[in-house]
Amino acid sequence: MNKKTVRDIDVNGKVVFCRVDFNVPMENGEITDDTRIRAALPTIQYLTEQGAKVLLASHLGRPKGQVVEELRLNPVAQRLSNLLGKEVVKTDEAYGEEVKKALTGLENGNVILLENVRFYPGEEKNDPELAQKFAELADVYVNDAFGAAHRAHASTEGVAKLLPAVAGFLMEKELDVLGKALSNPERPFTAIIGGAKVKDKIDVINNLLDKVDNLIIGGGLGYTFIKALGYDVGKSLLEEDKIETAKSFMEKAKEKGVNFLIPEDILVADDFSNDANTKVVGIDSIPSDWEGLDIGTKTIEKYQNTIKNSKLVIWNGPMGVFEIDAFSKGTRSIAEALAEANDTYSVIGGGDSAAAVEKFGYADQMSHISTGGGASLEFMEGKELPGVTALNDK
Ligand SMILES: Nc1ncnc2c1ncn2[C@@H]1O[C@H](COP(=O)(O)OP(=O)(O)OP(=O)(O)O)[C@@H](O)[C@H]1O
Ligand SMILES: O=C(O)[C@H](O)COP(=O)(O)O
Repeated sequence: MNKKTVRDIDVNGKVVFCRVDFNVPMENGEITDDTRIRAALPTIQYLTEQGAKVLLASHLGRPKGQVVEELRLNPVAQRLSNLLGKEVVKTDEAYGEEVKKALTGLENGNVILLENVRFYPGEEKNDPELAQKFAELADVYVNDAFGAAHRAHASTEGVAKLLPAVAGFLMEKELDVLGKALSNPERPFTAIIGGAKVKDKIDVINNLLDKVDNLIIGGGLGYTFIKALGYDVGKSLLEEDKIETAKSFMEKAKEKGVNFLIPEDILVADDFSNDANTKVVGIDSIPSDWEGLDIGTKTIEKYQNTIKNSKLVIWNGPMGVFEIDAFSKGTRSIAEALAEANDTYSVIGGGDSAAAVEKFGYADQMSHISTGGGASLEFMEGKELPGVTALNDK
């Protein structure tokens, strides 16, 4: 990596504004997977050992520039404190007098977690005034938020221009591992794209079509493709305004000779719950008042075979609503196939995909579990990551 890292600077006695990605999955105020918090520990521990005063900044969810009580970072501060074995001061703001006051009382080697930076409209707009307010607090900027590096926001990009700016260890590791895997991908190269954020991922598919041999589609975004083939998808997740795009991707895949795999059968349910009635149906027979919540049996088998015959697989987004047992088989089966494919380099991207692999007990058997969802995809597409570009060159 040609960017400076925390090793290249002296932080003793300095205030370090360290952007991390603590955007962790939560249920009823409880953190359900703390992988992203653990992944940032090496940098935080290094900074504290070096005698820095560490100001951690993160987003959580998409509060759209307003305070959303459920998206406060208090549970994260608590978990971080347990993991570090020391108190983490949590402020209710991300800049200003309250933070300055907390800093005054802070000794070298101690940690403050700022409030969710997305509570401020300036964050996502990359407002220079907000970046200035962050910069005022600190002497040095460290970016360890690989998962948010594809966002040009005030805390990921703007502030980096105003302070000496370097990468943390997690950022460095992600860029190294993903860069090595992709600089000369081993083939067959397969991308598996699932999950629910159709709008976010559908464009990524376009770029991946220039790179991969097989493109596997699953999860909630599959229904836009099924609809594009002319089938009814019942109550399943559907992005109406992306149907034409989906069609054009299938055509592009044909032209490029990419094996484009969409589900052949689907597990449908009459309710979004574990007790729902379920059945596996062909994509031409989805009942109008049922919802597709997982891939079907034939699809699982086909996807598993493709994985077994691949040398490099990147996977982003679950195949179904894996959080509910009744709809978890597709996602579990993909994880299992990757775990069993010993000759396949497997890269898992996306908070939920990583959580799924962890939940099913296959985490140790994956080659690399990235803490980035969109970020890992954009990196793999060859796009520039603004949060990385803004850091100081070596
Ligand atoms: N068929 C489906 N219908 C509705 N939701 C689905 C379906 N399949 C998967 N999901 C949901 O998609 C969510 C994950 O989607 P998402 O796009 O956020 O993936 P991800 O791996 O977390 O990537 P990222 O880190 O980029 O957010 C899961 O909560 C899962 O329940
Ligand atoms: O979960 C992620 O992929 C990152 O934390 C970025 O979140 P975002 O997609 O809401 O910007």
